[in-house]
Amino acid sequence: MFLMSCCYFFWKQVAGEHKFHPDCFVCSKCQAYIGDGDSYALVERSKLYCGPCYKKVVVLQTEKSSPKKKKKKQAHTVQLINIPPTPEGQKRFSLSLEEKQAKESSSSEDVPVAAQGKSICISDLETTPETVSLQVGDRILEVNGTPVTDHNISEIDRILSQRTSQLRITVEHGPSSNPVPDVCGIFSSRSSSEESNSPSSSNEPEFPSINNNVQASLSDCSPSSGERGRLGVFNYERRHMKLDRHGSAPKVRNNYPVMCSPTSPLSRTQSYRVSKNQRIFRPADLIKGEVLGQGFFGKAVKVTHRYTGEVMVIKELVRYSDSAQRDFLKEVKVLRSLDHYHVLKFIGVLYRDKRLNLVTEFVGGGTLENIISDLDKPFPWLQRINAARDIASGMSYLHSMGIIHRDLNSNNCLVRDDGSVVVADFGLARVFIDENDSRCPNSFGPGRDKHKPAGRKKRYTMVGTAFWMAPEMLKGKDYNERVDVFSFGIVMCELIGRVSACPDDLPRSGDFGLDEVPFMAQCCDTCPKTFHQIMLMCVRMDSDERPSFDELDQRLSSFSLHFERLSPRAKDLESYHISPTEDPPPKT
Ligand SMILES: Nc1ncnc2c1ncn2[C@@H]1O[C@H](COP(=O)(O)OP(=O)(O)OP(=O)(O)O)[C@@H](O)[C@H]1O
Repeated sequence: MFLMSCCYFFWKQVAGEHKFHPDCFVCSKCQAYIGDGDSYALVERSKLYCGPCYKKVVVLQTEKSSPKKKKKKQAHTVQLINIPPTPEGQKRFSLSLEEKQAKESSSSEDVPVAAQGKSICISDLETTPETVSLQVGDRILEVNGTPVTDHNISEIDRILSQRTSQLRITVEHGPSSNPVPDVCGIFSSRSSSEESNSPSSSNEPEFPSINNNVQASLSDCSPSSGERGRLGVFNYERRHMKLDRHGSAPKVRNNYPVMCSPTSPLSRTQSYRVSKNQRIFRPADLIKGEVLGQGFFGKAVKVTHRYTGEVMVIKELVRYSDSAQRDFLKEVKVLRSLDHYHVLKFIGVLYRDKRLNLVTEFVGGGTLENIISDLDKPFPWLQRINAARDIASGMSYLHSMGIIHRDLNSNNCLVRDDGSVVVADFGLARVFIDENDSRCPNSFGPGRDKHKPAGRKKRYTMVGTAFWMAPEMLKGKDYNERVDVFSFGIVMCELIGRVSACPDDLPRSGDFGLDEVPFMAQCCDTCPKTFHQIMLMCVRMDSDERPSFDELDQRLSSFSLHFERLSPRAKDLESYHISPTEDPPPKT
């Protein structure tokens, strides 16, 4: 009873035999989410319309284009039709059993239709405004959300005769024997505009002005122009990209509807498996709590499940634009496929006012940036090393899944109450699988070889938060997943120096790298040597020389163990603010 009242459903929307992720159950015309019980039509197994758009786009257009010849060739359509009750409770159509395939089978009115290899079809129809979408010959798939296959024709006839309440019937018109194609957005092909390797064929001019600004600032601020020049790069960007001190607003977002590579080897069944834990919540299930924070496009709100008491977070869009909507959907799609302790856990989705909201785990300890900047609270080295290790572990998993985060920063790393850190915010993430790249095997998932070299660099869009962006991305060059390693290096700098990533606090070079000498002098006096050496590897200008996250995870894990076991001396030194010039000596 308790469980029943929790009232959530598992992950999918079904149109006939076609299964969709709930967030893909969107009208291709008006982009509205089609909720449970809303009328819809799936035309030729690929184009999904809400009821009103189907009428406008398909029915009226067909009538306009061929008013005389009523129907030439019937398009395959699966349609959910809501038929209002009739005052007199009259039935407007009658049913018959028809062979599904041309084969002999015994027929009995009392045997379920599936057992007979037959389907229930409309054999006679009185056309009224309510039944205008029905045709003689339509196969009935569901009545009031229940598949007809397990019932016999007289049961279905009885339900359809009860016309004093609204009827919801799902019907199929047109040929039924075609194979079921992949209809869900996550598997559909997409424009390859973002992936071109050749600059000339690239469709990049998404942010020409920003790219130009960066180029201009580069020429203004040669490395030799010293301190003024170094800050000039970022001041320039701050003016033009509206950077704030915390780098929270200056997101650069692309406009491409990207998620899966067209070559993605995911099969529908795989996707169902990874998605089966997606829950769909109703607004009434969740009690809203405090607003945890608001980014440029989205707002995160703490919620409690009315019946289970689970505390979760809903993320909703506050600014609507096509690209924000696409980024948001992408975040849902990316998160849904992930499962790792150091990656924000996706729980499900919530529909409200035809809009999709993301439901995730609640991470109680705030952002890593909050902890770094709260100088009143101690932040022991072991905790900082473990924070870096956790991020490297989550990022190693993401890269093994073929995902570049592209917006890794200390605001997007959340800290649990037990001090562990999770990587969040996948609105700008993208998939970098490439089947033509021999170093990048055509497998998408945990089986991928984590030890392989970096993926081939490609001309992607410049996105992310500027202070953490890799130099190659800021310069508009081709890049690969190692841009995330540079961002991680900047997060390590923040951890080491307990400084913000703003160039006023974190010395940067004119070519968007780290200005190592002043940074080491200002910020590294008590830092364990191994820790800052790892950081230096991450911020190398040449992305090929940066380590992979897998390597970073291993190094940081063993360094954390080493530090924990052998560091009483280091801990003592730290409490007296004396620099442990070397890492703790190995135990003998
Ligand atoms: N799952 C969560 N648990 C706890 N706090 C969260 C969670 N998700 C987000 N927050 C808090 O809400 C704030 C806003 O998050 P949100 O993801 O909406 O925006 P953002 O990442 O800051 O910016 P943008 O939407 O522009 O990427 C975060 O900085 C964080 O403090």
